[in-house]
Amino acid sequence: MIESPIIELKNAIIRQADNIILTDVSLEIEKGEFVYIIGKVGSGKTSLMKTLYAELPIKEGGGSVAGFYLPIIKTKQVPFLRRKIGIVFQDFQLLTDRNVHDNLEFVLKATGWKSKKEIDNRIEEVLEKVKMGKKGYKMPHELSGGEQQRIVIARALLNSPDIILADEPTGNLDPETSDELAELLMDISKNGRTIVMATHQHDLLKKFPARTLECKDGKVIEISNPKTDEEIEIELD
Ligand SMILES: Nc1ncnc2c1ncn2[C@@H]1O[C@H](COP(=O)(O)OP(=O)(O)OP(=O)(O)O)[C@@H](O)[C@H]1O
Repeated sequence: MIESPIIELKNAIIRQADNIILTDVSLEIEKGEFVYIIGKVGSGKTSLMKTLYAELPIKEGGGSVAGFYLPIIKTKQVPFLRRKIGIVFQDFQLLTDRNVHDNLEFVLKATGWKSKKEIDNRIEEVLEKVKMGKKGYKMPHELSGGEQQRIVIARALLNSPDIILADEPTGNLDPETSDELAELLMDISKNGRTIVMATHQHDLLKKFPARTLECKDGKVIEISNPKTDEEIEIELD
């Protein structure tokens, strides 16, 4: 059976308010792929990601994500699309007034989980997956930045999404912690999840090569697995 791409945009125009940010965006991402999105500040990386989870509408062109056709998606369908997507964005941080376990429980209850035992089991599973199995009782401020991001990734995994969208997940972290997180996301993609990760940290592309798309001059262009600093710099010029 031929599976269609889990993410597909066709000649889409992406706008913020009335401003055109990206035009003629055509891309296909298959199930289980790991894809970087790079580009200068303000080039449209976040706008592209927001389009994929229907935060920004597609009014011109086509596009579908996890079987939802974006140009005609109805407001009431959006939560169903979002259940297929785990979001790791800097403006979706942990709730500071409760511990890690309760942060995760909050999301599960909000998405319809009822059984205390199933909730606790699922929380344990996702914490194990991000190697934070023993940190459920910690308050967010008791964790390092890297540990907090692991919890944010655990939270994104709770409802077993097909896709994870990660916008600058390593933004404020030291290089070693950034590497660990990028590796964790790559591992997660090996289990069949699709990961789209926007990053400024071009050293990650070299250490963990993967398909790379660049937002540049109002377009999204494909860069083929750049591996050396020179290749990355040349392609970014
Ligand atoms: N809510 C908004 N209303 C109007 N314009 C916006 C809005 N959000 C972003 N923009 C503009 O859209 C353009 C692209 O922004 P976007 O955040 O997608 O870029 P980016 O590549 O993610 O940048 P960064 O690397 O800084 O995160 C910028 O020019 C920005 O000023």
